Amino acid sequence: MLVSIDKTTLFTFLLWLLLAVLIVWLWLRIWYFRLVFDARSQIYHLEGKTVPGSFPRMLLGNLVDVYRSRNRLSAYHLFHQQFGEIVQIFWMWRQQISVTNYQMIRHILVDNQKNYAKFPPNSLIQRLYGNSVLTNNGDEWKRHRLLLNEVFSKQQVASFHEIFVDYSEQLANKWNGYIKKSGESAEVNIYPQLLALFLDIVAKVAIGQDFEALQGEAHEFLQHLKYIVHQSTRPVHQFTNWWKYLPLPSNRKLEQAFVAIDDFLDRLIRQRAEMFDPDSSNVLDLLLQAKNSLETELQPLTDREVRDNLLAIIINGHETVATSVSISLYLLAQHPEKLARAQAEVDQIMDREQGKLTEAGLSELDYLNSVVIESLRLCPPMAGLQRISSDRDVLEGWSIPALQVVGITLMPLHQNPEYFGEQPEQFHPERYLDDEDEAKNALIDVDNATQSFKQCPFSRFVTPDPKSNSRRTKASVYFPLTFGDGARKCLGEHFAMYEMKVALFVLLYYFDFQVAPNFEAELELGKFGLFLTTFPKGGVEMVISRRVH
Ligand code: HEM
Repeated sequence: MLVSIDKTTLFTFLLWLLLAVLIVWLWLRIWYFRLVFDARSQIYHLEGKTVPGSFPRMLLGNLVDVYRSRNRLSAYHLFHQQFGEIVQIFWMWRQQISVTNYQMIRHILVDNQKNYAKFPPNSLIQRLYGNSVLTNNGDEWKRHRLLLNEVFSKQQVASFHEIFVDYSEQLANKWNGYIKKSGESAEVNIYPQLLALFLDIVAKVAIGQDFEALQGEAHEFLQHLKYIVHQSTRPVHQFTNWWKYLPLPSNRKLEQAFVAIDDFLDRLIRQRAEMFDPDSSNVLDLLLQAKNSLETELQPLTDREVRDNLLAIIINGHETVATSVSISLYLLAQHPEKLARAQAEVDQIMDREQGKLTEAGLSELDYLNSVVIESLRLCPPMAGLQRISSDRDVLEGWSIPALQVVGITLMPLHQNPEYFGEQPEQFHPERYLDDEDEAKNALIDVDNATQSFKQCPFSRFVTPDPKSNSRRTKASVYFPLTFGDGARKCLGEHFAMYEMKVALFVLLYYFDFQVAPNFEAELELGKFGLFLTTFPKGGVEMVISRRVH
C-alpha cells in the first residue's frame, strides 16, 4: 500500500529536520570551540603569550593543513617553520603540542623525565606489544629495561658479529645473482631487500631462527603481524576502542592473527625452555637463562613478558635500520667522492684483515661511522617521540598542564641553523671526524650534488652543554638525537650501529651504487600507531654493479 504524504507534512518534516541539523551543528560547534579554547588556555608562557599554532577547523582540527602539505612528515616541519619551536596541533579533537627546542627536549627526556611517561598506543598495538619495555612506564619498565640492558650490552652485541656478517653476505650473493642475470649492472629497489636482511638478522638474534625473508618467503608469522599493524592504523581503531568487538570478518581475522602470533611464540618459548642451552646467546635463551639465574635481584620476566619483549625487539629492530642503511647508500651514491672515500676505507681494512671483517676492523671505520651518523641525523628513522605529562611543569618558560600530550619532533631540530650551524642541509660525514680542519673544509667545499632527498633535512647537529644557556658549543660535540635520550634511549642503539656498519661494509666492498635514472627518494611517516617512524616512500631505486678488486 502506498502511503501518500501531502506537501505540507513533507515541508514541516523537512523544516524540523533542518532545525535539528542546525541545532546539532551549533551544539557541535560550541562543544568543539570550547574544547579548543580550554586546551589553548591551559598552555601559556609565563610572560603571557599563548601557545602558537594554526587555528583548527571545526571537528577536523589541523587535518586540513596536514593534507595540504606534501605528506605528514612535512606537515610537522611546516608547523614548526611557521610557528617556531613549540606549536599546538589538533588532530580532530585530540590536542597535542610539538616541541623542537633542544633545551625543552632535554628537560622532557632527561632532567624531568619522571614527569613524562610514554604516550600509550592504541589498544591493538598495546595488545601486540603487551607488557614490554617499549610500552611500560615506571617501575615495571625499569625491571624490563635492566634485564634487557644485559642482553643488548656492547659485549653481547659483539657476540652477534658472525650473524651480521653471514646474513649481509647472503644479501650480497643475492645481488650478485641479479647482476649476473642482467649483464653488468642491475636496477634494484634496495629498501625491501634491506628490510628482509634486517628482519632475518633480528629474528635470528631474538629467537634463534630467521623468517627466511631474504629467500623471499613470506613467513606466516609475518603475514599475521602485518595484518595487525595494518588494522591498527585504520581510523576506526585509532579513534575507538570498541570497533574491535563488532562481529565483522576483519575483526575475526584480527583475532585469528593474534592467536597465531601467540601460539607461535608460546610454542617457541616452551621448546627453548625445555631444550635449555646455557651457551646459546640469542635473546630468548638469554632471558630464559636469567630466569634460572640466582644472581639477579630482579624478578625475572614471565613467559608472557618474554613474548611481549621479543615482539617489541623484532618489530623495532628491522624497519629503522633498513631505512637508515637505504638512505646511507642513497646519499653516498649522490656524492661519488664520498662513496669512493668510504669504499677506500673498507678496502683498506679488508686487505689488512685478509678478506674477513673482525670486530677490531669494524671499530676502525671512522669514515663509515660518520656516514651512518650523518644519515641518521639527516633522516632520522624515528621522526618523533611522544610523551604525556603527569603533573604541571614549566618547559623553557611555557607552563604545561598535567595530562598534556607532548610530541618531540626531531627533523626541524636537526635543520635549525641556530643550533647546528651553517649549511644545515648538506650531507657531510666529515663533520664528525676528529680533524676539525677537515670538517671545516668539507663544509666550505660544498659539493654541488643535487640534494634531492625531499623532506630530508641536512644539518649539523650540535649538542649544547646542558649546564650552559648558550645553544652553540664547540664543534666537536655534534651528535644526533636519533636514538632518543635519557633513561629511555633506544635499547638497540649499539646493536643497530653495529649491524648497519657491517651491512654497509659488505655491500660497499662488493658493489658500486648509482641512483637509478629519474629516481628521487622521498621520506614519509610510517603508519605505525605507536611511533613516528619514517620510511622511504616507494623504496630506494639504485643501479648496482660489481666492483673489481
Ligand atoms: C637506526 C635504528 C634505530 C633507531 C633510529 C631507533 C630509535 C629509537 C628511539 C628514538 C627510541 C626512544 C623512543 C622514545 O623515547 O620514545 C627507541 C627505543 C627503543 N628501541 Fe630503538 N631504534 C633503532 C633500532 C633499534 C633496534 C635494532 C632495536 C632492537 C634490537 C631497538 C629497540 C628499541 C626498544 C626496545 C626501545 C624501547 C626502549 C625503552 O623504552 O626503554 N631499536 N629506539
